[in-house]
Parts: sequence; C-alpha cells; structure tokens
Amino acid sequence: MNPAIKVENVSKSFSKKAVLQKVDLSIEKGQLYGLIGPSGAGKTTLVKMIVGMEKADNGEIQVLNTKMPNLAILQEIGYMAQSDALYAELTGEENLKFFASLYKLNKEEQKNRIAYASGLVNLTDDLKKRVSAYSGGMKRRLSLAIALIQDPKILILDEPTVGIDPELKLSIWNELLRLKNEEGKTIIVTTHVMDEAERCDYVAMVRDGRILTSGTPAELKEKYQVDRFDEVFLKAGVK
Ligand SMILES: Nc1ncnc2c1ncn2[C@@H]1O[C@H](COP(=O)(O)OP(=O)(O)OP(=O)(O)O)[C@@H](O)[C@H]1O
Repeated sequence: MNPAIKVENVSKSFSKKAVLQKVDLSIEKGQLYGLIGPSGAGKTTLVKMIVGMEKADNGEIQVLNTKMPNLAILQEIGYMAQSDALYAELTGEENLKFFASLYKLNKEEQKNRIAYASGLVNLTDDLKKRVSAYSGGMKRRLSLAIALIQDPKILILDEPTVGIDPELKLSIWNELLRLKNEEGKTIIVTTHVMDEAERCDYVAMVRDGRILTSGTPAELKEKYQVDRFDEVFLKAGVK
C-alpha cells in the first residue's frame, strides 16, 4: 500500500541557512506520527511543506499520491498552524462557518461539523463570543476545530496542545486516538513534549534540520537501551 505522505530527500534553506537537510519520511495511512524536536529544529517548516505552504528547494513531497503543492488535495488536509489564523472581529461560530464554506459541505453537513468540532474542543458555549474576547487557549481550541471542519483524511497539527489545560489536553488526545482508530485518519503532530510523543505510533526526532532517529516509541527505547522515552532524545543527540 502506498503511504499517505511521502517526503523524499527534501532540503530547504532560508537566506543560505539550511533549515532542513535531506529529510526522508514515509507515513502510512491511519498512522499517528509524531515529529518531536527542540525549538528551531525545523518541524514547522517541514509540516508547512507537506501542506504545500512552503516549497522545498530539493526533493519531493507526495500527499495521497499527489505531488505537493496541490490545491485540490487541501480538501483532504486539516492543518492547524502554530500561530492562530483567525478573524478576531468575528465570533467563533462565524469563523467556523467561514472555514466550512471553503469546502464542499452542504448546509446540513456544515451545521453538523460545526457542532461536532466545537463540542470536541469544548467551545460550544462560547461560539457566540467574538474571537477578540477569547483567551489564548480558546483560540488554540478554535484553530483545532477549524482543522477538523471538513472531515479531512489527513490532520496536520503543529503543537496542538500548547496553552491548553491538562484535562482538555487529555480529551483532545483521546479524540485524536479515536479519529485514528475508528475513522482511519492519518495524523501528524509536532510537539516538544515527550509524553505526547510517546502516545504516537511512530516518532521522528528532528534536530538541526535532520531526522536524528525514528521508530515506534518501544523500538526507540529498545534501540537506545533506556527505560524512559525522554532519554532516547538525549542518547540519540550525542551519537
Ligand atoms: N520564513 C522564514 N525565513 C527565515 N527563516 C525561517 C523562516 N521560517 C523558519 N525559519 C528558520 O528556520 C528554522 C526552523 O524553524 P521552524 O519553525 O521550522 O522550527 P520548529 O522546529 O518548528 O521550532 P518551534 O518549535 O520553535 O516552532 C529556524 O531557525 C527559523 O528561524
């Protein structure tokens, strides 16, 4: 079976500074894939290239067998950026309606998806408020709801739980696992939190624009002979 996402020999520089160097990765359909690494490692640049927002200098990226960037495939990608791209003067509901209108959803589907996505992130009671009155965490939650709005096959979430309280964080993770297990979604999550990375099926550790190591959390612990997952990163980094 072809992978859902394939990154081959991808490099990217910004003003001569190499930000990604010869990155290869392959993400199976229905996999929850974690990209973990310190700030500035290149995770955001990599996911932006997968979505098609940045162009690789070299190499090739395919999503669902389609070479990126490609506009049509965006119907199948839900992307949650690190900084919220919301309309502050509109309410939460109006934001959701606006983004829903960009996709092929009829009125009924639109209504159902808005109810589902806002409920998931616990924003149902705040939908009538303007986003300018939202807290940082509420904006993150609305951004996550927007990423889910068109029921995409692929979810690409850039640090989705930063600024979100532990209880809601847990329920979001449970929902990500449900989306994967029951609906077969392919999910990429970037994080620098080890406990989140350990919940992924497969993890790639990124540093200085390279994949240091990758594998399932269990494989990585075995490979580096450590009991705790956070030690993998330390050991992989000194090799
Ligand atoms: N548009 C740009 N122009 C110039 N440099 C950039 C640009 N975008 C990213 N960079 C640089 O590329 C490097 C990688 O950034 P990136 O945002 O991909 O890292 P990251 O792993 O996502 O980090 P963080 O967790 O802090 O978001 C950084 O040194 C950053 O300054």
